[in-house]
Amino acid sequence: MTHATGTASVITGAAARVVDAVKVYGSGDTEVRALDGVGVAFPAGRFTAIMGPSGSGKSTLMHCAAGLDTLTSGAAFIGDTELGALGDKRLTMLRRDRIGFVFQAFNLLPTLTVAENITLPLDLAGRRGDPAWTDSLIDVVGLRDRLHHRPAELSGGQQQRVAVARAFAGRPDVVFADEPTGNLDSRSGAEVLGLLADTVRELGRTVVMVTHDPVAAAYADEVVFLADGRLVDRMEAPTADRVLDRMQRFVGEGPRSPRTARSLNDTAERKNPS
Ligand SMILES: Nc1ncnc2c1ncn2[C@@H]1O[C@H](COP(=O)(O)OP(=O)(O)OP(=O)(O)O)[C@@H](O)[C@H]1O
Repeated sequence: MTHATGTASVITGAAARVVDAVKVYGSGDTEVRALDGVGVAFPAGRFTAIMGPSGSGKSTLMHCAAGLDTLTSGAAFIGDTELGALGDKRLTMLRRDRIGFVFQAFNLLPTLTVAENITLPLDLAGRRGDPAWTDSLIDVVGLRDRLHHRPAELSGGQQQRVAVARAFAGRPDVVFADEPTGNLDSRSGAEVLGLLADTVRELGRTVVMVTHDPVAAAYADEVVFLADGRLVDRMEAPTADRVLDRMQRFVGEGPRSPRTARSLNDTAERKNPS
């Protein structure tokens, strides 16, 4: 699976980046260096996937880059704004106004309609948003005939499409997605990944996605690979096969967790069904 980028000409700089990022959990005997000097930029107008074995620091990197967690040392930036320089209130506002999130759990409010869920972040911020933009998003995610339904009346894939539309509703600088297809069957997952890619390529948005699935990573323009808290590789125009091959090389480079082994097996089986 190859996805042409076609976006090189619109790259204007990094939507998000970390510099010399170190994150240490615990201390003494229980100390874990989850990030061990990572420097990586996520270019504006591109779809970047973060991959690596279980425990390699993917979620920690995403959480620190998105201001959901703080670095032990180093710096994280959204655009030119250094997150560590912000107080709690300004950091909360930056997350609300400049970052969108998609998580494995859809996190929709059950009592609100699809339309209300999509505009919820704008409503909470007291912003009207751009109705034309919201309208185009509704078309991209294919939810126009579901706008007045409640989440319980939708399939899992449809619910995640609502979550994707909500993440982009305020035109954030960057949308961070953490295993966005983890709760979906492969067909619904492919739809959600396709629309993340479409939102980047057709609407010029920026997505950074953590995944352990090489098939999902192949929707990105570029994959960055972490191992043991370090950035160890990058791959432009990834395909599932090439990502899988790179992941399998980790097997010879260090201990493997059951989860990574399972993800490698699952992907190999999907590619070569018996
Ligand atoms: N709150 C925490 N307290 C202590 N250690 C943590 C904490 N969060 C993560 N870690 C450790 O930091 C390391 C990196 O974890 P992280 O969740 O970022 O990895 P990951 O690559 O996202 O893993 P997975 O693919 O299994 O989700 C792991 O060794 C993990 O056990």
